[in-house]
Amino acid sequence: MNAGQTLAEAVSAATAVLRDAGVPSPRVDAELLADHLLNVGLGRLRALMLGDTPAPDGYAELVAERAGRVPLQHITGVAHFRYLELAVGPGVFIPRPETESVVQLAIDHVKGMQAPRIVDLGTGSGAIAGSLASEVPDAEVHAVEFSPFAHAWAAKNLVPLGVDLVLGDLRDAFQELNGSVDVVVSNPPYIPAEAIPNEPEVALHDPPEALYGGGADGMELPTAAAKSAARLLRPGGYFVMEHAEVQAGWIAAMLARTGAWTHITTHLDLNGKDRATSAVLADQATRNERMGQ
Ligand SMILES: C[S@@+](CC[C@H](N)C(=O)[O-])C[C@H]1O[C@@H](n2cnc3c(N)ncnc32)[C@H](O)[C@@H]1O
Repeated sequence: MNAGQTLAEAVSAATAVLRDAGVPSPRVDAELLADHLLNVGLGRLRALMLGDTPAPDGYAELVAERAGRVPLQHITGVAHFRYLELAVGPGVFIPRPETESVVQLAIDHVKGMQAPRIVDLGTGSGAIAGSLASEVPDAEVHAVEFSPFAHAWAAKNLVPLGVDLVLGDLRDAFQELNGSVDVVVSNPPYIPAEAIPNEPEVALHDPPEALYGGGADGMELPTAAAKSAARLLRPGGYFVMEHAEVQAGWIAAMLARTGAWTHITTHLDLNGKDRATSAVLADQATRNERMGQ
């Protein structure tokens, strides 16, 4: 990338730099960084590349940052999730495409419900809670986040959408809602302690408290989220949680062991992997019967 290059030349050179740095989608990232400076949209950007539009000032600096494996979303300051453009940056987990399918399960479940009450445990940037607040008419959405840094990003994204956001622990949040919630959704930290992610964007830039679920198998926080869901939901209420593929069997068994759940179902993500589990809270009589009371 040199001064005086056209946009097309600069984007080609940037693609090569990012490819050499091991960035997984070098061409798209090179285009998105250029669009971050020009703000014309990818369609128009590609049209401009057919002419002799000059490369924008500051492009080389952004490409160098990305080549250092700083996440694209930290450079542009936004993450796209379903219909939302979320403010993100250091200190908050970048929402992932697979979580969009988890949100869809919750949306499908509340179809036709009047003003469903929904709780998101471990909201991070607010991706799940924000999507539900904006896509489900009349939903009453509550979200909890433990990290003050992530909470600050969530506040930017969720307060304008009318979500009730609290700084707290998913283990004991929202006591005032106990037994009254229609849907609990969670994408808790679930990575096993020893499984350090390979990608530098994740290992160096996603906050550790968003990744590691606790315990050698990463199951402590998923188990705590399920326990809170059983506390918060009304009988017949719906719980859906994202997890690692390897945890699908453990999570189904953990839910079954409590005797609190029916309709325990594992769901595939877009890549055909077992990445979410849902369950319905049994009524009290069924729970008593199962627990031998
Ligand atoms: C995997 S991230 C998911 C964030 C967001 N829900 C999403 O899907 O993009 C898990 C989030 O849970 C938060 N967290 C970790 N432990 C928590 C706890 N005990 N109570 C509440 N939130 C917690 C982390 O800070 C992080 O923001």
